[in-house]
Amino acid sequence: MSLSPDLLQTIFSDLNTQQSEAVRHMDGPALVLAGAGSGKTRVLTARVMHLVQQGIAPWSILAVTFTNKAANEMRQRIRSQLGPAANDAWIGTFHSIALRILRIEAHHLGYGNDFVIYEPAESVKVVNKVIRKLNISSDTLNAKRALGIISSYKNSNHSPQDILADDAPFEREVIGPVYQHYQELMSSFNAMDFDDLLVNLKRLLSLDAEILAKYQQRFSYILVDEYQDTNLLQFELIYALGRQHRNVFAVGDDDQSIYRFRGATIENILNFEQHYPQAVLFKLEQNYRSHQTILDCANRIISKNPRRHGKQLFSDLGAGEKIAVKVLPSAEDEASFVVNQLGELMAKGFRPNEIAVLYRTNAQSRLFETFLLRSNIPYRVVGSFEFWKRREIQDILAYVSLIANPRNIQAFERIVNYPLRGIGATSVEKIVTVAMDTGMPVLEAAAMVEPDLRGKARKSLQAFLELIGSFNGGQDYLMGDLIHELVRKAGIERDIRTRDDENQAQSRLENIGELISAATAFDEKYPSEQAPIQRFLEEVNLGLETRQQTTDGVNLLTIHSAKGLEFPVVFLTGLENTVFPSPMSMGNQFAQEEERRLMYVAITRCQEKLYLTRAQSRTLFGKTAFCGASAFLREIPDDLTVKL
Ligand SMILES: Nc1ncnc2c1ncn2[C@@H]1O[C@H](COP(=O)(O)OP(=O)(O)OP(=O)(O)O)[C@@H](O)[C@H]1O
Ligand SMILES: [Mg+2]
Repeated sequence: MSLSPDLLQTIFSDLNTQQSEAVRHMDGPALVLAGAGSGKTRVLTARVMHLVQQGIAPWSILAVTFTNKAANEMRQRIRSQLGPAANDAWIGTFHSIALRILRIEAHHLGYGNDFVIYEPAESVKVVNKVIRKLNISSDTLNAKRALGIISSYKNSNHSPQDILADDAPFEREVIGPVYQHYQELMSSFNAMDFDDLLVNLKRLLSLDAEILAKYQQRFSYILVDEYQDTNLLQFELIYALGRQHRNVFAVGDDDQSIYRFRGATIENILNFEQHYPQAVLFKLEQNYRSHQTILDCANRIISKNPRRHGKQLFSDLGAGEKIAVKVLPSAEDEASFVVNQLGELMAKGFRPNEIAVLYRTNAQSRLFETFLLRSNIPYRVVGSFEFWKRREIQDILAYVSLIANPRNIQAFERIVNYPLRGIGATSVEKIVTVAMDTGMPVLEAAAMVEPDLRGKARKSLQAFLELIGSFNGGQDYLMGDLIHELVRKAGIERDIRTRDDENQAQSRLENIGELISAATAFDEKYPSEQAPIQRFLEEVNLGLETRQQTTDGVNLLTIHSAKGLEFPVVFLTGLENTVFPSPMSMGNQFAQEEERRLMYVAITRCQEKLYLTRAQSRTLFGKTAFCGASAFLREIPDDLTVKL
């Protein structure tokens, strides 16, 4: 391989001494434990280049990142220095690496190497089959919940056999058999779910000593970014693969562990030196991202967590500007304020994608989207759909559209069997055909077809038509009330609570709550509207249509999605006692510590200009409540901030 003679110089020219030492480290386990913005990801990338420069074959280097986006960026950087050789290095997420290996080896586990990967929706169908086969009543266990439980078992490395031998009767007699049959059925379909990729890789490595040896030999150097957010299974994979060469190089920050709810365990980083005896520990203390004032603020927040490795960050970038704090009367005012400020910053020359608006819950994006649309400022929602395009919102809007317009076939098709009520595709097709052929409204066509249906489908269709009819076209309803009642009567809330895993359900319900708040705000805005339901739908559609497609836009994102990223300007919003720290963390010390780490992650995304905002009242689920300042906001010393 011909490498540029300047490569060494290029690699080290912009690294400090501590960073260079970490990059130069060759053999033996090592941990880079350092705070946000200290160059951990940069060190990891530089080390891959350095290894290649030292003559290590790229195909024997395994670098694991947290997101595909991070993997692409890393590959890009390495390619810019090493050329196409970069393509041979194994750079990717745990899942993408596992997939790549299993495509070669899955036949050793009884799969075809051309196995398919099932989306959660497909897996649910398989679990449903199992539940029926085992004669388990839906009151005892439904498929989504079962799948959630199975997933957490997989990620904590528990096999079906473990659960079949569990002490607790529910686990032993219900979950265990479902888990076991599910795995058997999936395997007979030559299918894996997302978790199976990791589980099967682990199985492969523990079942077959030859294969284990092959990959242990192959991966002479293993590097892992964001090590603090690995779970038990991921830890064991790295441990198994790194066993022979023992060249495991992990970088992370115990203060940024924020995925505990997904099974990540901070113990992995805290116990690194026990897992890998003789590990060399590198600390990076200089932060290159943020001005000192921002760091002081971050240090102050995180210092209150017990059980830390403990580190102080300093920056050479100077004190920089003070942190701007703004208190607004309402959440609408907050969004309007942020968007105004954005406009001013852009007028001063900041590009939209240099700016991020962060919030604790996904539902908070709605107001920002509304005001950004109005101001014609391009934006993108990172790591999620735009508010109005989220599934639960689209489902409810389909109901509202059908209530308003009995001819809306598209809406009918979307929700006639949502939540699942046993109206099959054939029945729906029949109804739609009648509606199309005769030109009658689809709801009338449904009423006409109904007597032809049998059993459950007929009863369900009747109930569905009654439900839609009970809203009387939406007349005499305030929109907030209509949606509130609809969510309850249609069983949407119950469906979400029982089908989605706890965190996802929470987020969906928050989005629905936000929709109710939007509807309530609409009612207040148009108190004497004749046909509110039409007007409401028009406004919503307007929002959807005028949306500009853009790649350079202001970034809207939850704090979780912001991990590892940086922006010159950050607005950290919704700093209220009802929002952040999450009220759900109340009374749970571990959850509260995690909220604090989230706050630390949020602050440390910022390079130059940090704005902290809060509203004194916010409408949650259609009810306007007054809220006090977030405890985190109150902890920030006055001398770091300026009130706007
Ligand atoms: N020695 C250096 N000289 C100049 N800039 C640097 C240096 N080291 C890192 N940087 C820059 O500092 C910023 C933060 O680096 P990086 O993202 O690697 O930090 P990190 O420790 O991975 O942060 P996080 O904990 O948030 O993931 C980046 O813009 C990076 O390019
Ligand atoms: Mg990083």
